Amino acid sequence: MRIQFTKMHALGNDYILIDGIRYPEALKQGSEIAKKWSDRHFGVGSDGVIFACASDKANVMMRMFNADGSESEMCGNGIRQLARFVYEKNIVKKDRLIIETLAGLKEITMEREGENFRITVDMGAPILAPQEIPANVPADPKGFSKTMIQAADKTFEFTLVSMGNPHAITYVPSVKDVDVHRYGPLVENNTTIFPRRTNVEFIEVVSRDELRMRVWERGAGETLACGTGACASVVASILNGLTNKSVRVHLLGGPLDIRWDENSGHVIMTGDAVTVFEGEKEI
Ligand SMILES: N[C@H](CCC[C@H](N)C(=O)O)C(=O)O
Repeated sequence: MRIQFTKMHALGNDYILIDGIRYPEALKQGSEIAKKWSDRHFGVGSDGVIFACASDKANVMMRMFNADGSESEMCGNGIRQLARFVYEKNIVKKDRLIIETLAGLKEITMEREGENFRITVDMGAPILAPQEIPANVPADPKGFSKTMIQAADKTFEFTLVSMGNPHAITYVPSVKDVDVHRYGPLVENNTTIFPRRTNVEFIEVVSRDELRMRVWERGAGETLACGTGACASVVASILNGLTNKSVRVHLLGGPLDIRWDENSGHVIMTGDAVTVFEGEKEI
């Protein structure tokens, strides 16, 4: 069966978008398609695949599969790409919409100027209880948990935050000097502590308003940006007293503006989404 897809990215965190309503057969094979099509040599090349699906609770539902075929509860850069995709494909021709995810309903607002989409996502409240992250560490009376993890020759202190998907955040003097590809997978796959594995963020504090971040993503490896990771890292930085409530996060692929709203307790993320090309492929 031949199906159409759209290749997109947000700060270089790139996904293949598929209309799962038009192609239910593709959705059924979501994990396999993600593994095959994400391959940058034998496939289309991406960090994963995102499907627009029908929802009885929202305008549309997002299902997201990492390059290794694992499904994630949430994807910050991906939900911005989905919002643009459903607009451009006339699936949901709205600048304000609600998208259902496995991490709950997310409110999206889009500002369009020609080819440029500036998209704001209410990412909801961070999850800090270890058993909900999930992480096998004791709950801490201060309200959030940290843990020491040895990875090869180093021991890192991680702050644990979920945005619907798990994140382990550690602070380093300089992100450019971190061997992300050595230490990232060792922490990602420490299933003793993280029964569903975890995303791993390495953070350099530039000022109380700016962070630099590199990320080893669960199921995808080092990516150029991670929206949920940027949100989780800002939450961790505020909880650790390192930044103010609004922070610009500098990722390899560009900046994301993140705010932890004091009134709602929700994390608000603003960034772009870019359509790269349209394609067709057999499944
Ligand atoms: N690899 C992540 C999903 C994608 C998250 C990231 N690309 C984002 O923009 O939030 C996970 O398995 O939790």
